[in-house]
Amino acid sequence: MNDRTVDPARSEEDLGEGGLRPQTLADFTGQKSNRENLAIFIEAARNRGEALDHVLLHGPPGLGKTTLAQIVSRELGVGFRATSGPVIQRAGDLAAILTNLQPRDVLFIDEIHRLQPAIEEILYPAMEDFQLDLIIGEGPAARSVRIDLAPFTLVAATTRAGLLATPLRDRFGIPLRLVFYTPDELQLIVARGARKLGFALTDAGAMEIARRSRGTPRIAGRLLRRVRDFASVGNASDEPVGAELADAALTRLEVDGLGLDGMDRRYLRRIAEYHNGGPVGVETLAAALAEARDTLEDVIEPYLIQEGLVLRTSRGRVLGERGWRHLGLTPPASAQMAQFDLLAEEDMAGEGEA
Ligand SMILES: Nc1ncnc2c1ncn2[C@@H]1O[C@H](COP(=O)(O)OP(=O)(O)OP(=O)(O)O)[C@@H](O)[C@H]1O
Ligand SMILES: [Mg+2]
Repeated sequence: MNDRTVDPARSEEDLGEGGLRPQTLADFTGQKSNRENLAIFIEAARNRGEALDHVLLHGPPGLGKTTLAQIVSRELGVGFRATSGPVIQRAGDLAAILTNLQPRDVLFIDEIHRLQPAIEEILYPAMEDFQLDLIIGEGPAARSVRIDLAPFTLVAATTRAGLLATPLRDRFGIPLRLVFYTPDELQLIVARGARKLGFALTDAGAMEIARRSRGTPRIAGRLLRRVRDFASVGNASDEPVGAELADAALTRLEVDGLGLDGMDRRYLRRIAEYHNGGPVGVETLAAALAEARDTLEDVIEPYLIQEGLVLRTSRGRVLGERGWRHLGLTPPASAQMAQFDLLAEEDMAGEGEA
């Protein structure tokens, strides 16, 4: 799975990506309304000398959640402490972190949806009243003690806001949903990355990479590094790398015109060829493709859905008109009818999920 060049999830290959991370809000491209709102809330908190409200960043992998969390602490001029849901095993682990925070510090909890329920409960009073309720001792001798914490800002990130318990979700004053980047935004990110790497790339070359990055800066950074590799080996001239060479490199990496790779195409083809375009349940697809359901839902599907290649309906996944065309197939008439029915149903059911 992790050898996919267009996998938006972080892999070892991305160890170098830190260098490309924007450091300030002004440097951060895209996510315009999120950025503007954050700038206002940060300034207001600074002016009042208070901790910023808790922030929940949610959205698919690689869109800049960790990056934004770091930027928030830098813009606030406060300390940054980072941990993640699965790392916090015992109540004491979280208590130790919380009691060590300085006033107005940012505590970043990545993958907050993977926090254990018992630990989540400790977080509630900490977030709401900056208080920690701890049980000391066991059995009849157990007593609870209350510890005051410094007012802090919890910045939490998740790819699955839907998995958060409502009481937890409700405690974030600033929920921000990150969205896929437009090709123009990604072009700026790629061009900026190329400059940082000292790699001569034309605007058209940057656009070629941008268009094939699945709306995801992490993938854009990765494709940029791969194109640079190809260029440094295959390009003897000193000319800046343009669209043609970028295209050749990406095609060799089996990243197609929409940024889809073999895994994405296998997913689409499965629905077309085995299920006549769907609907088909996500579990069935996961089993057939030998992928975890979570991987399909978090990593593979969001972009395919956003591009209209796949539709998520209450009865399962359906190949969209664009999906058929992308595979070079004509949707059978029956599939088209089914799609209309399902779309009508979707309209009524709202965000139904199979
Ligand atoms: N707006 C942006 N401008 C430029 N680069 C960006 C932007 N957003 C993200 N990046 C780059 O993309 C890469 C991934 O970003 P980041 O680690 O913040 O994603 P994430 O949302 O936390 O992903 P995950 O869900 O896997 O933790 C980093 O190299 C970062 O520098
Ligand atoms: Mg992250």
